[in-house]
Amino acid sequence: MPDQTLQTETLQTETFQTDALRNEALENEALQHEELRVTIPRPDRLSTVEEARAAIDGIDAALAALLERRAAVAGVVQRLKPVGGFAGRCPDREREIVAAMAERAPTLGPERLARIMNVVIEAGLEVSERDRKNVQDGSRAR
Ligand SMILES: C=C(O[C@@H]1C=C(C(=O)O)C=C[C@H]1O)C(=O)O
Repeated sequence: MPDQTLQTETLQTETFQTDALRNEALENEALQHEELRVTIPRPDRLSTVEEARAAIDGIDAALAALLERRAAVAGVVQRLKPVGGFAGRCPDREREIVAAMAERAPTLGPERLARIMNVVIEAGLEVSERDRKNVQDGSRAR
């Protein structure tokens, strides 16, 4: 039955096309994102100061990488917003961030998280203002 053969071939081609598109999408995704894998020790499995300190060192290494990336991403927002830097500070957005984080970190709670995130956000704004000034000074010197 030639018709059925044709149909089958067509279907197969479509499947290959879909796979190719899916692979392309995955490759694009991989180019756009990086992955950070963190092994988080369970506190109840730690029984010595050395072990607990080693666990803290591992967590801090991940935190540092995340803070560094967060500052860079927040810097992108500063460049894209009509008013960036400290002048464009957005308390509503900051409250949303803290509320979302408080759901994941209930032991710390919203009040402590607000203090932590205030420092994190201000550090990011400082870095982006410094970078903006450096770019401006560079283009003025040319
Ligand atoms: C990044 C932004 O700019 C500022 C920095 C924020 C941050 O570091 O998360 C949040 C709100 C703004 O005060 C933003 O408006 O989203």
